Amino acid sequence: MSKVHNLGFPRIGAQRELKKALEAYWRGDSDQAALLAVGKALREKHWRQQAEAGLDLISVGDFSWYDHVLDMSCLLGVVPERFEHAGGPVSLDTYFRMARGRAPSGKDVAACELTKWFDTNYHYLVPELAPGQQFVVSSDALFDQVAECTALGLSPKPVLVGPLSFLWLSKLEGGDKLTLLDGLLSVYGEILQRLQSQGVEWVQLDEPILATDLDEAWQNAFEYAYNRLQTPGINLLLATYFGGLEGNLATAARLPVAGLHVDLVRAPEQLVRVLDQLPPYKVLSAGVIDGRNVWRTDLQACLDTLEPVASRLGERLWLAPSCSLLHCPVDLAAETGLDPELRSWLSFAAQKLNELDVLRRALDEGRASVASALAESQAAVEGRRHSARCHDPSVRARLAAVPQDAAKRGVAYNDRAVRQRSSLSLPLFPTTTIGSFPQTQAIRQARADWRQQRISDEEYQARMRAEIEIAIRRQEELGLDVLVHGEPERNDMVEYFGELLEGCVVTRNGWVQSYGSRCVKPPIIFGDVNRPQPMTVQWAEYAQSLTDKPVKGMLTGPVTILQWSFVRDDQPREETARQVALALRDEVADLERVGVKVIQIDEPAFREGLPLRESARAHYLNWAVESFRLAAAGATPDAQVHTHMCYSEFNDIVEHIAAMDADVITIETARSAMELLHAFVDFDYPNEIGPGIYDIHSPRVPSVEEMVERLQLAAERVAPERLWVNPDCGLKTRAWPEVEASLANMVEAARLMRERAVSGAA
Ligand SMILES: Nc1nc2c(c(=O)[nH]1)N[C@@H](CNc1ccc(C(=O)N[C@@H](CCC(=O)N[C@@H](CCC(=O)N[C@@H](CCC(=O)O)C(=O)O)C(=O)O)C(=O)O)cc1)CN2
Ligand code: MET
Ligand SMILES: [Zn+2]
Repeated sequence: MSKVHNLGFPRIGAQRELKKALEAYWRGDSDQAALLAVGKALREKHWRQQAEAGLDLISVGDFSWYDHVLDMSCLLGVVPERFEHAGGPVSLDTYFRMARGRAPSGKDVAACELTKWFDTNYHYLVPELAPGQQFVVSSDALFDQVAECTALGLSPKPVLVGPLSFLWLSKLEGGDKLTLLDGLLSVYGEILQRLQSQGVEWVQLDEPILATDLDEAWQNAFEYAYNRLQTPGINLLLATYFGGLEGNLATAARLPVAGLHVDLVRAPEQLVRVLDQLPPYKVLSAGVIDGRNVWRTDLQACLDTLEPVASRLGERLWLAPSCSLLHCPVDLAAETGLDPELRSWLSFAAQKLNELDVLRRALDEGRASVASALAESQAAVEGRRHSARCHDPSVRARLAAVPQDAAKRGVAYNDRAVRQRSSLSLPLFPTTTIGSFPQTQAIRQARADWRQQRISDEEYQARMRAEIEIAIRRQEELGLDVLVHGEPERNDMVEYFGELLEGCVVTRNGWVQSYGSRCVKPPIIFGDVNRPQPMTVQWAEYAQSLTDKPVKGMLTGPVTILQWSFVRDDQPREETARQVALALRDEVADLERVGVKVIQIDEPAFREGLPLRESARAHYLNWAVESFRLAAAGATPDAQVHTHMCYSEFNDIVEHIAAMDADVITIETARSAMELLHAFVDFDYPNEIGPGIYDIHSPRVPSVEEMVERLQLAAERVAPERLWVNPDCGLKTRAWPEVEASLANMVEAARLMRERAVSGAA
């Protein structure tokens, strides 16, 4: 009897119950009691659902009000001073102020920094450590939830971010984070003891950094830490995921823990070496069900791998998904609108638990005991492999025939810049925005009504056009130089394209948490990608018809579409990226044809796609740059191509960003006080650049003075002729009053800069 378990379950709820409850609480439309009740009900529902699916151990601690790393910070007492936490348990509103800068009670304050969780579209709040940081248990949430789970008659397995990954993900101004390890371990020790006294037997410590390149100091720290963490009565399960252990394998294998979880989806080849090095007392948790994708598992192939392992390890073999199911939609049962064939190929979080159960039964009782489930899995896998809908010979033929120079603009940047400057007649320090304007309730309602067929196509079109006209008029009044149509027609910058491209399908309810209460519905790219008709042209053309100012066409780039979708696993990702790129290339050509002279191709997920391992990076960067260029390079020299990136550390990839050869890049910089710009300056970034000077993640209206100050800083480092003035990112999550006030200040800041430039020259 091997055990099955789960590394974590989606917390948002099948109907996004948590999102709705959180937003109602933040708005002041409900109280804490109501919010707490929703959380409790969701936890119970998810625990029972997992127990019913046959899981032996139930993860506790995977639920979170906002983010599980923030939960860890509160558990460990890592609350920066500005939140004025007086000691004792961190209150819910302090927690929300750390997350969002604002809560129903307590004063507004700058939120903690939000950043990408490894190579996912999930964002965590960066723990802020102070020099000499003290750690002290400051939350009862985990212990309360363990008690809650036990009271239901279930066996809780608490899940925590491990001490080394916690430290690694934190930031500490000046100083070596590892010097804080001792203090941190004392508190982890206390937590483990408390859990032990609650009757807990297994605790999962997540150490995803073991799937990255670690230097000797960090490897040694693992040895030291896990020796210190030994707690009588507690079995530690060390969980690694998002990749193979590679150079960290020896370290991980010999740590004094009772079990090791490895990702056999991302790194199946590591199994042999892991088995070789696993000490005879240790449990191996085999992560065989893909926690990062939605395809139904090839259970027979899985069993081919697992059967020999099971006969070798017996009860020491456990089965699990590769990583937490946080990154998967909750339940396929809700997808009643999907084509049945396609649907048979898929498996969401709830279905993945069933797959685990089938595998366990096959191992325990033989394949014959689950013959029909195995046959179904086989049929789905075979069906997808051979389905005509996944293979479009014309797409393949076109890609094969793409000429060598298709990914290169005909004219070099310096010459393009001269031509564009004259054809667009832009001032010094041109102002623009990143694309989206507020997605108001009216816009969302119109879209919901249209989907439910409560309003006609014509009515929906008319309403979106009205929104575009409002956006254009407001931008003209504000005096912006390059306008946007505002993206009212887009539910999301990726899902929108997923709906229009062939080879992709979107779900009705396949929500995945991106950060806090914000969710996305990643499209599913199942086959060869093709653009049956223009996707954005009518909106851009309409917007341009309303004004003499240039309107910037708005596309999402190939890397971002790939990164924020569930991607077919039967061909290399880069091949799919190239197909998407060709579809976008046609869109660029069509936009130019209707008179759009500025085209932005967003690549906010360019950095996110960078492999966790150094050894895989060059290959990725090569095809990622190439596919962007394939999308963009069909533009004539007079057309100005922009790109936009946000939420990223650019330092290590500026050279490759430059190789994308966009005429203009706009980047997020406001939250990090223009730090990011340094990467571009140090590298001597050759083309135009718009460092975001207005932090769109906060409702605060930035003053003219602070924006001038930021521009001044930028102008000292980048030639003024190459500088643009813009916010950090799109404005879809903001409200119009603050947007208008902020943009008015931004335009005024640009005007002052021009004035200074003129008087400076005189
Ligand atoms: N895919 C993606 N990833 C990204 C980003 C992004 O923009 N897209 N930005 C960065 C930050 N991440 C973000 C992720 C989501 C949202 C976001 O605003 N999401 C919206 C959902 C957007 C959406 O799909 N909206 C749909 C459906 C909206 C909806 O909930 N409709 C109601 C009905 C209408 C209503 O009453 O509002 C319903 O279905 O119940 C639409 O507009 O059509 C949300 O969670 O609230 C923002 C940033 C990084 N990753
Ligand atoms: C996450 S990047 C967003 C870019 C998009 N054009 C917008 O303005 O919303
Ligand atoms: Zn952005």
